[in-house]
Order: sequence, then C-alpha cells, then structure tokens
Amino acid sequence: MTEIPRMISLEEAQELVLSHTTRIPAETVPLIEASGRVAAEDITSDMDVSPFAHAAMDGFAVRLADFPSNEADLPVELDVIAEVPAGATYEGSIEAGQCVRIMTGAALPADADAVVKYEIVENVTGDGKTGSRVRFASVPAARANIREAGEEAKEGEVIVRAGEIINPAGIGFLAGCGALEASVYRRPRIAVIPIGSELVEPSEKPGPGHIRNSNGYAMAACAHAAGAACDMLPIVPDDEDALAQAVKEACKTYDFVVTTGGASNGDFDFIKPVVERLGTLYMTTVNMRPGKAQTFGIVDGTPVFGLPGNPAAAYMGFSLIIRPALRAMQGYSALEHPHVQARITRGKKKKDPRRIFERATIARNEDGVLEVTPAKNQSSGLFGVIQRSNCIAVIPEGLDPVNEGDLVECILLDVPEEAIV
Ligand SMILES: Nc1nc2c(c(=O)[nH]1)N[C@H]1C(S)=C(S)[C@@H](COP(=O)(O)OP(=O)(O)OC[C@H]3O[C@@H](n4cnc5c(N)ncnc54)[C@H](O)[C@@H]3O)O[C@H]1N2
Ligand code: MOO
Repeated sequence: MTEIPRMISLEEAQELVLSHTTRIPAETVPLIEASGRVAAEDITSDMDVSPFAHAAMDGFAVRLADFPSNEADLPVELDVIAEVPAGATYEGSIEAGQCVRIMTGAALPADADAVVKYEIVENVTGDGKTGSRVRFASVPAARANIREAGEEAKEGEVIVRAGEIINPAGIGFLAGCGALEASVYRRPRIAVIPIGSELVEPSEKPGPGHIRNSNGYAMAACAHAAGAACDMLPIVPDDEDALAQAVKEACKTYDFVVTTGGASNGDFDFIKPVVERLGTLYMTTVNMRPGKAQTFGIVDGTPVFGLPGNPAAAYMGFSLIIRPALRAMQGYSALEHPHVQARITRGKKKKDPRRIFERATIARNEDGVLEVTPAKNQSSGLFGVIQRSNCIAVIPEGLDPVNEGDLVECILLDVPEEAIV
C-alpha cells in the first residue's frame, strides 16, 4: 500500500472531504417535508396575502370623516347598520353617522378606514349589534386595527429565496401563499457499515469475545441529525474481501459511505487497503484525539469515510469531519456545530501533542460566566460519557498545559435545548 504522507490537521481533513463532495440535486417535496431544509429555488406567492384588508380586532368599522378634528367635540355616536363575521363581506356603503360591527379577520367594508375595539366603545342603545347606537370617546388613528391587503406578501413576490432554510413558521408562510410543495436539496443517502468480527446485533446477547454493534446505531443517528437519510448495512467481519465487496456494493447506491472500525494499523484493519484497492485513498490520520485513525477516499465517484472503531473516536470523526460535508451536500451554509468560549474548571498537563476533544459539560456559574468541566473519564471507548455531556472542550495541539480558568473553545453538540446554557 502506498504510504499516505502525514497526519493532517482537522481543518485540512474537513477541507479535503468538503472538496470531494458536491451539493446534491434538488427534489420537490410536499410542504411539511420541506421544514428545516434548504430551498433550491426562489418561491413566489400566487396572490396578495392577506388578499383583503381586514379587522385585527373585534369591534366597529368606522369612517374617520365621522370623527371631529377637535377632541372637545367628542364623544361621537354612530348607528350600527350591519355585522360582518370572519368569512363574510359587507358590500354595502357606510353613510355619515353609521358604522359596521366587525369581527377579527373579517374583510374591512370599502368605506371604513379604522376599526375601534369593543372595549372602548359604549352602547347607547341596544347591545352593540345591528340596530344599536354606540358611543366613541376618542378619535381613532387612520387605519387603526386594520391588517392591510398584501402586508405579508404581494402576488408574484419572492417569499423564500433559494438558499434560505425553511423553518416551521416558513411552512405556514408558504401555505398561506399557496406554495404546497417546495424544491429543496435532497437528503444525502448514507450507508453505515459496521466492521468487526467481534460485533453482534444489539438484539443479541454477545458471547465470549463479542460486543454489540453500538457504533452503527450512533453513526446512523448522527447522520439522521445531520439531515441525511441513513441505512445501516449488515455487519462486515474483519475480512478484506468481504469488506471490499460491501463497500463497492454500497458505492453503487449511496451518496456517502461510512464505515466504523478497522481503520488503524492492526492485523485485521482493512478499510485503508480496501479504499486504496477500489479507488483513491486521500487520508488516513488526523491530528485529533480521540479519533486519529480517520480514513477518507473515493470509490467509483462516491466518498467513503472509514471511522475508527472506538466509539468516541467514531463520534468525533463523524461530528467534526463528516457532518459538515453532509450539511454542505444539502445546501446549508453554516456547516459546523456552534462554538462558544468558556473557562475551564480544571487544569490539564499535556503528554500527547494532538488536539484533544474532551467530552465536557458547559454551564453558567452564579456570576453568569460560562464554565466548562471535562468529564473525568475520557476513554475513547465510551458512549455514555457523551450522552451525559453537552459539549466538547477543545484543548489545542502542542504540549503547553491548560490552566484552571483558561478560556477554551467549546463545541456545542446535538443536544436538546434543556442541555444548552
Ligand atoms: N498499535 C496501535 N494500536 C492502536 C492505535 C495505535 O495508534 N497503535 N490506536 C488506537 C486508537 S486511538 C484507536 S481509535 C483504535 C482505532 O482502531 P480501529 O479503527 O482499527 O478500530 P477497531 O480496532 O476495529 O476497534 C477499536 C475498538 O472499538 C470497538 N468497536 C469497533 N466497532 C464497534 C462497533 N460497531 N460498536 C462498538 N464498538 C466497536 C472494538 O471492539 C475495539 O474495542 O485503534 C487503537 N489501537
Ligand atoms: O484515535 Mo483513538 O480515538 O485516540 O481512541
């Protein structure tokens, strides 16, 4: 096997993978499925929204001409000549001294130029409905409590631009504008292939020397969280030909193939020779811990990424290198997890010059200052520590120690709002 030159930096690895992935073509999906995805084309409104001026309050539609310019001439009394509920229209005219009782959402009668809410109108006779006389103690502002026609959108106007992420409110916006489907970038189809003769399906109790395939599940979930559509393919034993066959087959169907395990230099680590045999191998090691053994290459035009077998190492490689590429493939412009800086609560001597990604918890102390506390157990064999963390504290490369109170970069993970401070 040709030796791949050197251990590259995380940034070089990210750039390398990004440079070998392309944005996926668009597809047209029913509106609700477009939520959270990137619009591939400008979307226009098929009409003015709202199509008509309407009341923003339950009250009375009035003509300003009936109100005095001098406050001293108040109050004003008007006759209620009609009622317009939402969904109906009042087509008649409103003459001097008249008003129309109107409900929120009902079309504004042509002659009205303000709506006065019930609460500040007094009944002189009757109950405020048709035939009553009502009293106004103040002069309404012109167009008060009126939602104008076309305030949300004009017919033919671009309401969502290509490249915008359509959010849940945007789905409502589009529905109101008659856009019942949207052209968005397709979700990349990802295959996850767990490699390892020691692996059994999680439905089984592993026998001696065996463990459950937990990486496959975590990587499938990471792919899903990154917006991709993921299939977990059957476990492949540590057998070079079996792995070559599985990878070659997956490259026919999927946009991106991810393996876990067999990425290091052990006697049964085959992803590097397989990628080299089937295509072009671009990367084998990245200056990061956990997760030094990260393989990347192209097989039959498809990106193939060999994650290491250790759970935290696989998670880190996926989150930091694969995830940005999957997001770029879907047209997102922000590719990385958000970062914040926090003061580290424990110093650390460095024996390994790699950049270290510590599973950690970030929180605000009583003074409102962000503090980060790395988990005590940083073994790369553990998923539970990541389940109980809400960020990754980044300890820079080199051998300089980190001192308590130093500001460190923290990467916020795919965690629920409850865990973010
Ligand atoms: N002589 C050296 N040995 C190792 C080195 C090294 O530099 N020199 N690096 C170590 C580090 S660090 C890592 S990370 C691993 C990476 O090795 P592989 O990618 O070849 O991973 P495996 O050997 O296949 O597995 C490592 C570990 O992870 C468990 N594993 C694998 N797949 C799964 C899965 N789907 N679900 C759960 N757990 C899985 C596997 O049983 C091993 O315990 O190499 C070190 N060795
Ligand atoms: O590359 Mo290993 O991940 O340091 O556990």
